[in-house]
Amino acid sequence: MDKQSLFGQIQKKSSFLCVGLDTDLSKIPPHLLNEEDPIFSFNKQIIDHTAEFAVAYKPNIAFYEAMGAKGWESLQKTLDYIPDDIFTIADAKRGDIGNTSSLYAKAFFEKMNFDSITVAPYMGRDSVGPFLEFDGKWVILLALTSNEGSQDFQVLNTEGDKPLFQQVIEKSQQWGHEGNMMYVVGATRGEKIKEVRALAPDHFFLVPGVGAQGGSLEEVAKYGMNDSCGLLVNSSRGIIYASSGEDFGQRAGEEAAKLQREMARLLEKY
Ligand SMILES: O=c1ccn([C@@H]2O[C@H](COP(=O)(O)O)[C@@H](O)[C@H]2O)c(=O)[nH]1
Repeated sequence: MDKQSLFGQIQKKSSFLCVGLDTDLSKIPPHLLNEEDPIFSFNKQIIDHTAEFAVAYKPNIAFYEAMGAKGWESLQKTLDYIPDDIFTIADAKRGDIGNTSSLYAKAFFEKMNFDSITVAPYMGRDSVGPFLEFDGKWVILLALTSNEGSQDFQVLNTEGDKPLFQQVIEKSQQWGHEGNMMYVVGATRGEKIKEVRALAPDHFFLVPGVGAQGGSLEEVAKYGMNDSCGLLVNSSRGIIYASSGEDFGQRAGEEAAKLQREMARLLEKY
């Protein structure tokens, strides 16, 4: 999906919501455990109830890998079930020496057909480059993450007194562009989003950290929105585990609708 089509979906749905499919067998409603593929049954209902409010889905690959071969099967079924006009993100946080990165890219882009993948920038240009060789696919590079540990390295000053996240954003713009690269910026970083936006005015940001991690959607929009919206805001647990009862799909839909209404207001405001 290209940038214009993504923005088109955002306008059509008045939403920049990404629903995180962090599907954990120990958290899904017990009545699903008797089904043949409980993970897929759960995801299917979540997608059925949230698709009208979402412009992206982000399965976190760890939750599927942890289930072995069966988990990969559930993941593929989930991906195939997501409507074609909704952007898909493999939250895999990959990156390795070039020939290995090429195979990660092949796995997620060719075999599985995700639109995008999250990539860790730590190993540099030749670890990111192979993901950028796939037409129509996106790299979502970790820049300033939502977790506490983001303070350990990402904000430390490097050459020219620039924090590491700034180096990542500046340097990576020599490798990719606003049509094939996004950045992960945590919602928990508040005003920092303004700094990141100044470094990448036209890029999309994937913003995790609202909902369970307590980030402010209003601040994200205030500091991060650009002319093409420029934001995909993710919520995983806050939506998919809104209920552990038989009404989980419906409750997830209600939480997604609540966020979408707020996003529609923010799209008007900023
Ligand atoms: O900086 C980051 C990068 C990725 N994540 C991922 O996003 C979701 C957040 O889940 P919630 O339940 O909405 O907190 C999860 O998959 C993380 O691995 C992030 O949180 N922060």
